[in-house]
Amino acid sequence: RKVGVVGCPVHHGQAKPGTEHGPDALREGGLIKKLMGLGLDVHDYGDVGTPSHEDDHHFDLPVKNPKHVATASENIAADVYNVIKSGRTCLALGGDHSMAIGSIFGHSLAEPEHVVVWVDAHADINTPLTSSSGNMHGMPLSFLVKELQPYISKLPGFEFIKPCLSAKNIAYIGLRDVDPGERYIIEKLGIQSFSMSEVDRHGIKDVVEKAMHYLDPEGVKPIHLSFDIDALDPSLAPSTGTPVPGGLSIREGNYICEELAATGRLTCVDIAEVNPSLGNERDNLITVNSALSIITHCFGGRRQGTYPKNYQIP
Ligand SMILES: N[C@@H](CC/C=C/[B-](O)(O)O)C(=O)O
Ligand SMILES: [Mn+2]
Ligand SMILES: [Mn+2]
Ligand SMILES: [Mn+2]
Repeated sequence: RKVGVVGCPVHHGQAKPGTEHGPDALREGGLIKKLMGLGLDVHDYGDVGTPSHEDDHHFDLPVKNPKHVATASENIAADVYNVIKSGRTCLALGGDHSMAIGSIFGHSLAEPEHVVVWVDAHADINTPLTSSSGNMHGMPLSFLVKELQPYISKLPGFEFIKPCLSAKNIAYIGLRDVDPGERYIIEKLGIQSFSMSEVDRHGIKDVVEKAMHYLDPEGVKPIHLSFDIDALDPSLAPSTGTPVPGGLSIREGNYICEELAATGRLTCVDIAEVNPSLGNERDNLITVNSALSIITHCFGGRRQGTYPKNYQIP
């Protein structure tokens, strides 16, 4: 198995500086060694370019830093596309969740049929006009979903994006802080969503089974997992910008990843919203270790244990 790591050090999708240090925090936490320890062929492509813009004002919309987000997204899309085209599974390291605009678009250029499992406390599907914050990390899906395009204001710099998802290609797991406009959109578009209520009601096994049966009943489609670290309970991921109590346990997080990895069709993984500037030393260690656990279980790590190919008892 071949993995291509792409750093997406973006922070302009939200207001708390520090997510640009997310990729390096994960690397310094031992990411590459851990992946190689799973017997993977790992190539780290480094970080995408995140050009700054002096004149990045709100235009006539309450959207913050659209130029920063657009140029970073275009660069992310190009790198993710290249990694997947080279036959590697892409691991995109955030960076705030606006990174998913580029990672999902780039993935769809390489694999138009892919589905999206969005694991997050938040729905991240506000349009520029339903958003009350103007933060683009709360909007990525709205730029990608075909059914929402009549409601998306044309923003300069985003011309490169062709909406590439239908509502039926998306399933949420972990929602517990959804804005009114987002809830309306989820119901109107019929997006499959398993909030923490469904996780509590059915258990994580049924939720993953239902999500995958809904997205891909034949079990043939490439999978994009967009994992916002704030999907986990804040006790497991304190260093993140929008923590919400009552989140997934690390067991539930690991289970989702083990099950998606077991399909053999996991083609792109985002890990978003790690912000080492928000926590103390201990918080950051806890958060990075949770993120590394999520990642390793996406790439073959299993709690039951693993052993190298052609292992022999010495
Ligand atoms: N729905 C809120 C919160 C957005 C949260 C984004 B996150 O999931 O990427 O952390 C907003 O639109 O500002
Ligand atoms: Mn900046
Ligand atoms: Mn998110
Ligand atoms: Mn979130």
